[in-house]
This record gives sequence, C-alpha cells and structure tokens, in this order.
Amino acid sequence: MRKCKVIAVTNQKGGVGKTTTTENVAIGLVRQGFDVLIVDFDPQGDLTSCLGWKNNDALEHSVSSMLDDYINDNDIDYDSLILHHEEDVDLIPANIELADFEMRLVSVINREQTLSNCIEPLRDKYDYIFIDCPPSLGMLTVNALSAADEVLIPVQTQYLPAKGMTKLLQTVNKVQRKINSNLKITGIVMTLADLNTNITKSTIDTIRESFGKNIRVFDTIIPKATKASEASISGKSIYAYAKDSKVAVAYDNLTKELVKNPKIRQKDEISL
Ligand SMILES: Nc1ncnc2c1ncn2[C@@H]1O[C@H](COP(=O)(O)OP(=O)(O)OP(=O)(O)O)[C@@H](O)[C@H]1O
Repeated sequence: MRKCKVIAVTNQKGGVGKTTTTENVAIGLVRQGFDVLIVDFDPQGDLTSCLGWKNNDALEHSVSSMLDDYINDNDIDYDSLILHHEEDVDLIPANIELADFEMRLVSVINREQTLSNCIEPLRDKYDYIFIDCPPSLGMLTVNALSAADEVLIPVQTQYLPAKGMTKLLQTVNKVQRKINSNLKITGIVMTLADLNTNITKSTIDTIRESFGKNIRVFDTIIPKATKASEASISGKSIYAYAKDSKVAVAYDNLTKELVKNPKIRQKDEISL
C-alpha cells in the first residue's frame, strides 16, 4: 500500500492564490518524480480551466458526477473521470454543477465524509492528492478537510489575515474533533507578495511573528508577477510557461520545502 498524502489547499478568502499554488506545487511534485492527482473542488472550476479544460461546463464527468454516483450507490468510473494533463498530473475536474452540492447532500448519511469516501480507493495510486477548495468554509470545505491528511493555507501578503485565520483554524479544529482526528496543518504559504513595498515586508514579519510559533510558515514567499496569471491562462504550469521566472523558482523552492517536511504540528499545538 502506497503512503499517499492528501492535502487540502484552503482559505475562505477569495483570490489569495489557492488555485495557482495547488497547480504549481502539484506539478512541482510531479517534476520530482511523484504521482500526483488534483481534485478541483471549487464550483468556479478555475483549476480545471488553468490546466487547459476551458469549456469545463461541457465535461460529461466531473467531481460533481463522482459525488452523485457515490450518493446514488453507483460504481464510480475513475477511468472516465480522471483527466491526464500533458505535464503528467492527473485531475478530477470541476464545473458549476458542484454549486448545489450542499443541497444534494441534505439526506446523505455522514455527508461530511462523502468526498473522503470517493477518493479513498485512489490513495493506492498516488503519492499526493491535492484538493483545491472554494473560498468559503461551507460543506465543500468541510468535506475537503474531512478527506485530507493535511491543510496548506495560502495567505496574501497585502493585509493581515488575523480574523480570517482564526475562523479557519476554528473550522480545522472542529473537523479534527468531530470527524478527522488525524488532520494536521502543513503550513502557511505567503503569496502574491510585492516585495518592493514596505507594507508587504512588514506584513510578512507580522505573519511570521503572529502565526510562526504555532504553525509552520514556509520560508519561501511567492512573489506577485504577471507571469503567474499568464501561465494559468495558457493552460500550463509556471515551469512550462516561464521556467526561469521568479515565480517558477519560488514554487520549485516551496515544493522542495514541502517534501522536506520537518515535524508537522499536532492538533493540540495549532490553535492561536
Ligand atoms: N504570484 C502571483 N502573481 C500574480 N498574480 C497571481 C499570482 N498568483 C495568483 N495570481 C492571480 O491572482 C488571481 C487569484 O489567484 P487564484 O485563482 O490562484 O486564487 P484563489 O485563492 O484560488 O481564488 P478563489 O478564492 O477565487 O478560488 C488569479 O487571477 C491568478 O492568476
């Protein structure tokens, strides 16, 4: 049995770099020889488009149809469901059909564990499974946290995420207590950093001081650069689009830090 690690990439704040980080860390790990699957768990389907499936609403199979198959006791046809990107990462795509998932789950037993049950058979096939979460702390994110071994939290460096982080950590704690006692926090990664400004520099210092004693804060900081969004639009990772760019180097460093994986804080150490 392979030792697969499932990592949910979560922050209820929108536009902090969850999708971009998921894509480039996942493909960074593929470049290091790991087998990696990404689950797009955001009804916006941005990750699916970033990997080149722009017309994702037309996809016959998606994360939503996978959940429906599970709910209706049908076999899940993983071969038809999982897409293979040219950079050798696999993807379970998402589209807008995922938006009413909460309503469809109302009568499901153990509804928080629906995603977890769906991806369990895939743990044997991959070294890493990443779940790109939507910008909310609703049932989709709770499902992602229930399915995950770890949580990776991207935060933007333009402002202090104090209140949002407290709420997010409360949700993580709740999932740990009630559903998934093994859940750990991988760490915080600072994104979209405009390193030329003093406000960004002081925010970075404050994030390290405020959170660093309880949660791992990655040394690597992802700079803000238009190459990052251009790569997403092109359907490629930052390595394939602009391999020598600062963002590519930063994501490569982040991937290496993630694999080094020093002691990850246990659940009783992570509350603020
Ligand atoms: N390092 C970067 N430099 C410049 N632009 C970036 C960078 N990272 C992400 N972006 C852009 O910022 C926007 C938001 O990024 P992204 O979609 O990754 O965030 P998100 O947290 O997943 O958003 P949402 O909450 O809506 O799902 C996108 O247009 C993306 O291309």
